[in-house]
Amino acid sequence: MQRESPPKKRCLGEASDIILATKLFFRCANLIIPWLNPQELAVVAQTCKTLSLISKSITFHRSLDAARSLENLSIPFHNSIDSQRYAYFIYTPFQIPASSPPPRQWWGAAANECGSESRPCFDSVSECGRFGVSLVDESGCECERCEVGYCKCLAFVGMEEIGNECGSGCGCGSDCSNRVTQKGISVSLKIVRDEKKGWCLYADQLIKQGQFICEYAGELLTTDEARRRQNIYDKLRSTQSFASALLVIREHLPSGQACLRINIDATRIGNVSRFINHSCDGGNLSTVLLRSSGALLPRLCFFAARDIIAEEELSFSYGDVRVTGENRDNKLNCCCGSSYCFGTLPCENT
Ligand SMILES: C[S@@+](CC[C@H](N)C(=O)[O-])C[C@H]1O[C@@H](n2cnc3c(N)ncnc32)[C@H](O)[C@@H]1O
Repeated sequence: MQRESPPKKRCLGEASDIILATKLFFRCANLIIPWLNPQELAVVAQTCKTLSLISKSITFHRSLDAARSLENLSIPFHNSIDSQRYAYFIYTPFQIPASSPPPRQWWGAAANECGSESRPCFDSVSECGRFGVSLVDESGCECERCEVGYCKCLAFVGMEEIGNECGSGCGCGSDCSNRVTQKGISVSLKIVRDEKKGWCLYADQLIKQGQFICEYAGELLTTDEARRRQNIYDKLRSTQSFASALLVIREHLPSGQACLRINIDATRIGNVSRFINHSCDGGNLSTVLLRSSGALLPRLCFFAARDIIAEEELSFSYGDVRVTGENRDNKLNCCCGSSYCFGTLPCENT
């Protein structure tokens, strides 16, 4: 009888084991590290040289696209004044319901394609940002061809100042020309750091008057929650440099009475419109409230108010109310640079 030779003992130090272990280490690191926020990333980077290198690479990739491949074009950060490479927030291309605590989002590794092996695609904001709000109503049209910016079937009595787009309630398809703002950002933009204003959104190409730029996407809040968050943001701002992006939109009836109030907070979850700064002369953007059929709430959309050249900062007016009396400590200096500059930023009286 032939004796079987005992299996050869494998030594852990063998080159193939080391290669395998290294590959596994990199794979795990690449799966986990893109989910970390900057503070966590900084802690991980201090643990060893390899993780420090991976963290640097993540930081580099984050600075290349604030939109995490969720828009048609990359929107990079540019900073030539200090060491901050990017601003951290969760990206959503659309309005979403308030989220507590904010979800995590995969951001910053090279294979950034949604649905790739390292980045599974789930239908939620924490993954691919596809979670839009569409509180459904019954309206819609049966048109097959609609006019750009307005479909005659979608007029709301008493709210004629709100623009209308076709939507899920309509008979026309997604290629309908009356869905200009539903196809994502299609102009080249970049986010540039300024010493006084922080991050600013810039045009990176010529944008023609009337072209759609982006919508103000963020968390939709109740008025109570908006007031609670505004208090927190005011306190944070008094102790550290902190930029909030909570916008309150009031739509008025012809009588002057407010009839609709929408609170959108893009501070923790939002899109690139959270980087649009205020200008006292009204800036170069016009804002339009747009309702698409099938969605109960309108969306605030930005269009070019005139031709905007590449390298021009995008701005709009945050409002007319300025801090007075006992709240003066809370005022923020305005650095818009326009000849009409009021000296302080408008405030939101939530
Ligand atoms: C919606 S954020 C705009 C992006 C912001 N610059 C950032 O770094 O994230 C609003 C904040 O930007 C700053 N900001 C906006 N417009 C400004 C202006 N004209 N002058 C100075 N700071 C401005 C203020 O800190 C304000 O609270």
